[in-house]
Amino acid sequence: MTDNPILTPDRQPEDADTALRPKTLSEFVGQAAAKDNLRVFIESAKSRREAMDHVLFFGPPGLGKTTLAQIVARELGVGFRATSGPVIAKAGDLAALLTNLEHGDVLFIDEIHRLNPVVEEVLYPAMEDRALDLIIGEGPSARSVRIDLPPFTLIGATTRQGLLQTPLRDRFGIPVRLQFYSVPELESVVARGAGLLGVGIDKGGATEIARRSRGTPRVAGRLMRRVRDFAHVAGSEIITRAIADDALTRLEVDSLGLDAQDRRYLRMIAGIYKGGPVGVETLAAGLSEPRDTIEEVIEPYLIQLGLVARTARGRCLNDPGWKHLGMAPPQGPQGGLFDSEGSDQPD
Ligand SMILES: Nc1ncnc2c1ncn2[C@@H]1O[C@H](COP(=O)(O)OP(=O)(O)OP(=O)(O)O)[C@@H](O)[C@H]1O
Ligand SMILES: [Mg+2]
Repeated sequence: MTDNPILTPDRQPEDADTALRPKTLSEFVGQAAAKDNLRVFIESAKSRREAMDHVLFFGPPGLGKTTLAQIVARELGVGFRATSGPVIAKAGDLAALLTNLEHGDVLFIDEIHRLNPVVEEVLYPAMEDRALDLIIGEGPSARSVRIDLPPFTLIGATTRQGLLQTPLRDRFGIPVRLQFYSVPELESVVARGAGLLGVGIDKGGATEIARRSRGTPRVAGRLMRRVRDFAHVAGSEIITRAIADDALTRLEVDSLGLDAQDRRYLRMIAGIYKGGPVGVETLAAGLSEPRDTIEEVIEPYLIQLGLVARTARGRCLNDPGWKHLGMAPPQGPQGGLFDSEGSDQPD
């Protein structure tokens, strides 16, 4: 649960994900290193007429994992089958998916960290030897048969790389970490999305939306559509900086793209724990949020901005975090922890 659903990086029912989804690698904005590598692997697989090695996309929600998986299949010129970890309940479900693949196809498993362990066991030989080991029958008459599978590419996606079992992680030849997007990259995402939806926007408008999109294209697309509604009601043909700023302020999206929940998190570390360190479980209890939400949704962007640090002893508020709250770090040994030399201490 986020206080402000407009900022959640998780997919919402009204998101126009499919309409805005880039279809080729060249349309896909940002992630330069990942794209360069993928291009090489795609070209090489195509010229050898072999299936590409298995790929794992990992990183926070809304950065383009599903989009990239579709693009890889399209650029390889092969079929795309999509499923997700929690949907594959039994080993037989996975066997059915695998035996229906055609030569070179991409099988996309979203939320792969949520695969049932029994299903995962079946996946290992499938990934490694392109074979399926099935037990037929029960008791003394049970026997194991091995079925050969066509060459295929498994693409896994996860927001929680740390929850993947090592044997599974090791079987992906191409692990790709997706990064938060820069403001100029998000400006391109916003401009492109506006073009697709037939919305007028100027440079200032695109910049303002990009700055407040939490480094996440899905959020950028959503904010763009909400701001468009404000522009429309205000009778403006195009989204300008002033319109974007006014709309986002009214939607309680602050200058860094933080919402009430982020500020509550920062204020708790600042106010109650004097800047930390404080353990994540303590914060979860204090904010009545699941630990997962804190670690996957709230913290990654705050850490990226440098407002908060994850240390071995717990979470600490950095100087920019104090500044964003308009507060001064406390005097004394704790407040001095992350101070750079010579920083002055207003009283
Ligand atoms: N590089 C990009 N350029 C333009 N649009 C993008 C880009 N990456 C993502 N998007 C847009 O952001 C939205 C979310 O992308 P996507 O569904 O691929 O994210 P995801 O990483 O799979 O998220 P989740 O972890 O929630 O499954 C889509 O609408 C897509 O169009
Ligand atoms: Mg996805």
